[in-house]
Amino acid sequence: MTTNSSSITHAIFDMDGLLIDTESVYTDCYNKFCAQFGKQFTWEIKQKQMGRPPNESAKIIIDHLDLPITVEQHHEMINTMLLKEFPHSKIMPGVNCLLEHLWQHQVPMCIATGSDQTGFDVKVGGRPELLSKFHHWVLAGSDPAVGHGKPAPDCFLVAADRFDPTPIDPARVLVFEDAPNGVEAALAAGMKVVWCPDPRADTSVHAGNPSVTVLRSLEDFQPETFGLPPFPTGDPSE
Ligand SMILES: O=c1[nH]cc([C@@H]2O[C@H](COP(=O)(O)O)[C@@H](O)[C@H]2O)c(=O)[nH]1
Repeated sequence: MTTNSSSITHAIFDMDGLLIDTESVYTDCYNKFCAQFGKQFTWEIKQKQMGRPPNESAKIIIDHLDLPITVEQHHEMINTMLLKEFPHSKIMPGVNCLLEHLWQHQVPMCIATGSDQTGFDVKVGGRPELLSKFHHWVLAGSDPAVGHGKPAPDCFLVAADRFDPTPIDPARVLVFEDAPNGVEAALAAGMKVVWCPDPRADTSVHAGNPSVTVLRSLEDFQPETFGLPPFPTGDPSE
C-alpha cells in the first residue's frame, strides 16, 4: 500500500450496531424489560448505555429508572432475552465490502467493543469469515487490561497497542463507530472517527470537528478521503 504522512495505517471497528445489527435487538429486549417494571426505554437511556460494558450499562438503567433489582438480577433478566436473539442478527450494510477492501490492501484491522466474552461469542462466534479479517479483538466487558469502558479511551488504546507493529501515530488510526460514547472514546484516544449514528443521535455536538466524519451508512465510506486506495470502479460482480 502506498501511503503519505497523513493516511490511515490501522482501522479499529466497533461491533454492536456497526458490524452487526445487534442494537435493534437491544432496543426490542430493553423495551420488554422496562415494560415489566411499567417503565419506558428511552433514547436518553440507550445512548448512555451504548458501548459500555454490561456491568456499567446495567447500573445506568437501574439508576435512571430507579429499578428495584441488582446488577446480577438485571443480567439474568435481560440475557434470557438477548442471548436468544443475537445469533439471528444480520451483518450491517457495507461491512463485508469494506472489510474485504481493507484486507486486500493490507490495512491491519481489529475490533474494540464494550461486550463481554459471552456476548461476543453469541454475536459473532458463529461468523468465522467475519472474524478472519481481524488481527485481534478487545472485549472491554471481560478484558482486565481495559480499566474503563467507552467513553474512556482505554479500549481503543489497548486495541492499538496490540497491533504488531503498533501504529506510530494515533491520528493515523481510523475508528468506525455508531455509538456517541464510542466517538468520545476514539477522540479521547487521539484517533479519527467515522461515525454511522442512530438517526436519533445529535451529531451537531461534533460539527466542524475535522477528526469526525458522519456517514449515513458504511456503504457511503470513501477510502480515498482517508488516503486509502479507492474501491474498484465498475460492477463489483464482474
Ligand atoms: O441498548 C443498548 N445498547 C448497547 C449496550 C451495551 O453496549 C455494548 C456494545 O458495545 P459496542 O457498541 O462497543 O460494541 C453491549 O455489550 C452492551 O453492554 C446496552 O447496554 N444497551
